[in-house]
Amino acid sequence: MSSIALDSVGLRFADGTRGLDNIDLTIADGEFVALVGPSGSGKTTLLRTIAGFIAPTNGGIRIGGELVAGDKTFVQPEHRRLGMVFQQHAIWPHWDVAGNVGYSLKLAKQPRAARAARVAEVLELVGLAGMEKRNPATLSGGQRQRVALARALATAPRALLLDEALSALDEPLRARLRLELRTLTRAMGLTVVHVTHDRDEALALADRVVVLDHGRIQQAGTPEQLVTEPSQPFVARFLSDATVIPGKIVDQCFTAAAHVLRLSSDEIDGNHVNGCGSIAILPGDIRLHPAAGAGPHGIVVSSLFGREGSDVVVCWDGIDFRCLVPGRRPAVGEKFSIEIAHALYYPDDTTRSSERPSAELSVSPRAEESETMAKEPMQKRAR
Ligand SMILES: Nc1ncnc2c1ncn2[C@@H]1O[C@H](COP(=O)(O)OP(=O)(O)OP(=O)(O)O)[C@@H](O)[C@H]1O
Repeated sequence: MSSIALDSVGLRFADGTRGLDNIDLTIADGEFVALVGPSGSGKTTLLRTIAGFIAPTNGGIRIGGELVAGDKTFVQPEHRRLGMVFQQHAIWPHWDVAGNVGYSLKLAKQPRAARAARVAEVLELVGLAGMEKRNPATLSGGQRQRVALARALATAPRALLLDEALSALDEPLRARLRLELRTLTRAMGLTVVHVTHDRDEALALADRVVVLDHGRIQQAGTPEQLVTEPSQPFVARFLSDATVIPGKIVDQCFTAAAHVLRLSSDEIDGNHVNGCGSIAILPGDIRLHPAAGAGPHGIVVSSLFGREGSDVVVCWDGIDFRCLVPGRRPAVGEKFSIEIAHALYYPDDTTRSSERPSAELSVSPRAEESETMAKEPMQKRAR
């Protein structure tokens, strides 16, 4: 087992595309880290760079203290002693399960008896005891993925790299394998880097989640930190479906740009210096109240059932507010006034211009169909 340390790692592809930008990340021995981010954010590139399939153009990578990339050093993937599992069950169909799992042991010239013992041991670990002679074609998707995991574990890797390893599986099998994977890696004290597009999976499994965008780390922290203290609007929106609204602070109050929303300093966290910035409102911090009379209100444009509460989108004055609503599920078309219980404020220096949302970005396609909203300024609640 080993730590993985990336020091100012950068990567530019041959066509000039920047794949990774100044990545500083230390993954502790035995830590389970999930890499998340939008499509094209650099998750797979980062994993493949750690694995050694891609050489960084800047910076250095150490695994267990050993320099594997940088400073004119490059250790080939097969010599990094890492296990990898991909989304596709990369199982050789013409070999039985034992042949698949024991392949790298054979390459390492281990004697037949030692190989058989190790194969039996890892098959037991992944819940496939006694399946050595099975033809992969007769296995279920979940069993094939367990074979891939057993193969990755067979050589006692220093760390396990998972690239969407569970994504091809259907629920509830996926949820079960997710739990088993976590239990197994914890029991083995394995260092794990897990790339996933599934935010909930990342938050549920990882000791630490790293959010990437444009090849850069936007935030790294425990699941709790990322959800309750997102460092920037992008993270709040990406991980927690926060509604992000640009505006400015004047005299401690937030005034939304191109929207009637006003919030007082009691309702916003963050640095309240006068100037431009954005607020991020988490779905659980919005309360819906039945609209009274002709005052400002929004209209429900989507309402999905959820275990923790309904996932409701209310279009108010051209902006879609994503809300978590406990109790009765609101109906599409219902009118509500919106109360913002709490919002996070980010001055523009924490909101890079490329990430700064425009009000237009949040406009619901159905907004034009909804009734014209009254546009009176509000303090806390619009009625
Ligand atoms: N060989 C390559 N040459 C040029 N650009 C590349 C190459 N491989 C990846 N990229 C680009 O690098 C960026 C990061 O890609 P990467 O596959 O790491 O993203 P990702 O976060 O894993 O995305 P997804 O979730 O869609 O798999 C993308 O813009 C991609 O187009």
